[in-house]
Amino acid sequence: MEKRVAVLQGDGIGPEVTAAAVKVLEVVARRFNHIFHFNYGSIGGEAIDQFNNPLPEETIALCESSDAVLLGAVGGPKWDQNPSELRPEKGLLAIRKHFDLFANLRPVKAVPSLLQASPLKEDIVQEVDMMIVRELTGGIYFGQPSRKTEASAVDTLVYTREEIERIVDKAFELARLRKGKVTSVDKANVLESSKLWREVVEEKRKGYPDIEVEHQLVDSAAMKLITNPAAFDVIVTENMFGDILSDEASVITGSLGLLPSASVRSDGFGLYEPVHGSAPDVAGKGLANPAAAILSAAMMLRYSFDMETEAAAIEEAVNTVFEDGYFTTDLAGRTDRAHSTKEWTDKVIDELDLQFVSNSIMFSYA
Ligand SMILES: NC(=O)c1ccc[n+]([C@@H]2O[C@H](COP(=O)([O-])OP(=O)(O)OC[C@H]3O[C@@H](n4cnc5c(N)ncnc54)[C@H](O)[C@@H]3O)[C@@H](O)[C@H]2O)c1
Ligand SMILES: CC(C)[C@H](C(=O)O)[C@@H](O)C(=O)O
Ligand SMILES: [Mg+2]
Repeated sequence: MEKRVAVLQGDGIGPEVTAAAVKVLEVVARRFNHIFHFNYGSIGGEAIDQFNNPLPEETIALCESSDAVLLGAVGGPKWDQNPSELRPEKGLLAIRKHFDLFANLRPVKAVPSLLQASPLKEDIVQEVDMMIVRELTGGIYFGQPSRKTEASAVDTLVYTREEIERIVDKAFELARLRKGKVTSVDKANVLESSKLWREVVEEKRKGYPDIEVEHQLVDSAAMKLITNPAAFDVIVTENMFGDILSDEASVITGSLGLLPSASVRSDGFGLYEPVHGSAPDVAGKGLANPAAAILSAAMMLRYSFDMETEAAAIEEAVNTVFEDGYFTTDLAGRTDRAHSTKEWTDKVIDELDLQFVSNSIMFSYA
């Protein structure tokens, strides 16, 4: 297959981790006889520096002419004092909104060889396998009015029934392919938007009688995510709760540098981005863990290109590299055992090559 991938590296560790993901995708293309065209565009702080715009028209046009988008991360101290419209994060929000990428899928799965990297006890972590389904184009991130004066500031949390319906449907559909349970997280004891959210979940569940449904208030959900994370299958929640809970959930696996995500709509087009940010504290030092970006690339193959075998090959290679004891600093601690971003990526590539060799041997014996 021939596919066009827009690569938006962004800021901080964005260029380092997307370079790793592109390298891995190039190996997959070679091994599985695909052609991936990588075309680069600007977003975030570097786009502000070049174009005075965190999401230039050229970038939108590039993404529109692509089959999927691979994104690194945006933001950094250099732009923190900018006015709202000239913040790197505005570019990220704008691209999600422009392409109507309403469903952000954030899988959180324990890696057997990394159980010790979690601050939680092994028996709490080992069975964890959940999918956080975060609504991504509505809620308090986008509601109007949103403004600040010296004396006061306002943000608006608004959801339409339709916006809730489509994300809840997405969660139910995903639960059918998984363990068959949906936990809807809200703050229905206080917020009107959450009351509507809960009503919609109650209506929608009638169409999915095979799925177990529970409602959980966000404060206690945050607690249960740590005390009994294995009890969750699919979590569906609004934009800001999903943002916060997914960073919290990364602690279960051992590092934020492990969590990939897919931001998708209904037609297969998607933007694939690690859950983490631009990590200015480690940028440019070869310390970034590229796993989240590489696993986001695997999600791109699965969800946008329908390449399940290729996606699984990447995931298997990543797991094997961990099993073989290769870690980046965030997982290994600042010790001599830690590998740089490039060394670790090269291990994943070696592993993909090995998989291919052993598969060819198997085929030639068959
Ligand atoms: N999707 C995005 O582009 C995105 C997401 C979150 C934050 N941000 C932006 O990133 C900037 C920094 O935000 P922050 O520090 O709160 O969050 P962050 O996710 O960038 O970093 C949090 C901590 O995790 C570490 N970390 C994150 N990813 C890592 C990786 N792959 N390998 C090793 N360590 C990693 C960092 O070093 C840091 O200590 C801000 O400007 C923020 O707005 C962007
Ligand atoms: C950078 C920021 C706008 C973004 C968000 O809040 O959505 C990030 O935290 C994320 O999780 O993708
Ligand atoms: Mg976040």
